[in-house]
Amino acid sequence: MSDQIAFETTQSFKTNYFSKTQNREITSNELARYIFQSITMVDVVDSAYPKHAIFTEAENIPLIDLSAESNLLAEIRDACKEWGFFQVVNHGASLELRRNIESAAREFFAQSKEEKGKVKRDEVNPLGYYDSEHTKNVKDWKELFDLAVESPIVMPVSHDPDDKELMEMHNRWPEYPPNFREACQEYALEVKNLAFKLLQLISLSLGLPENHLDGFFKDHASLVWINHYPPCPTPDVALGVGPHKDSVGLTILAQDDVGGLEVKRKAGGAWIRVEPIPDAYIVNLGAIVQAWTNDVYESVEHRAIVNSERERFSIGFFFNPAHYVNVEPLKELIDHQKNPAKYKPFNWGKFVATRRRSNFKKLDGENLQVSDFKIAAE
Ligand SMILES: O=C(O)CCC(=O)C(=O)O
Ligand SMILES: [Fe+2]
Repeated sequence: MSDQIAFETTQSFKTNYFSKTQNREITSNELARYIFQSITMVDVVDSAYPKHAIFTEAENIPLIDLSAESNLLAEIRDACKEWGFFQVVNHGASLELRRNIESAAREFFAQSKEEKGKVKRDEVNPLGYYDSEHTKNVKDWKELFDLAVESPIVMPVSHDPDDKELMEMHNRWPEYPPNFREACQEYALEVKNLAFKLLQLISLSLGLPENHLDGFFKDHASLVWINHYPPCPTPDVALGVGPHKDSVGLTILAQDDVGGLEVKRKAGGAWIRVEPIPDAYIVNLGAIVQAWTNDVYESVEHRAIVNSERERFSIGFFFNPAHYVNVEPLKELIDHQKNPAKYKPFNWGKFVATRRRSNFKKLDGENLQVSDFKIAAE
């Protein structure tokens, strides 16, 4: 089979596979068949994709049916332990609101740079349109628009621990398309509910009470990032987003059918492509969960590749606590004798303020990581 035919076959397989389920929930049987067929799929190599793209995997990140009643917590625990990443279906979040933000995003990004530049972020106004994001000092092949789920959010002005000054971050809205603001706000609130549901499942999966972690998110500083990756003429030498770990509690990502997200396999370190599954969400654990669980659940490195043919969109919901939250291993999960804390407490607001500096300045070294708070092993 030629590469192109293989590629098209894969695409039409996925489209056909889920087209009949559009107005109802996917059954467990359909899911099982999908997983089976997607892991046995033929090799697909398409020249529009860079050489570092990974198309065929014997493994995929786990796919979890949130409506399943049996075994759900065990599935979540295994996925968090082994991958730090999973996809969820039958998640209960409105598909209509997802369509609304997806189409508003397409209309927004289709405008001229000049138009989009009217809501450009800068150091004083760190929310809005941005087209020169850096991951670890390397420019990403993408443009984005971000917004606070509950605007304004409060963050430290500087990374300096002695500087107590705070700032408010306010959303800014483009004039076009006219429904952009409403589409973004409604979507953000919908995914916030899913974020709390996932947080509670994660809490239960750790043997903690359902609401144990909710309090950290009382004045949550969550953000929605709408990412647009234009086709890239040189996909071999560019990345949409370079390898990184998210500094959040949880990330809940909607990717379109183009695909490009890759996850670093915990066992072995290979880059694994995350298959686009219509209307699923990709969930990954951030630095905070890693520190809370004392490394039982780790935050995993991931990146987004680009291709020369098709633009790609993704929408990330970053579930963040309030700036004042101090993160440290949860006392219920450590034991001073047998399993002592591996992390010193750190303030989340200062942690992200330090990381944010690299958006505006080229830093000399690596960005701050949660591992910088590790207590040296004796
Ligand atoms: O677009 C993607 O698939 C990933 C984006 C991402 O990792 C991020 O924005 O943190
Ligand atoms: Fe990320």
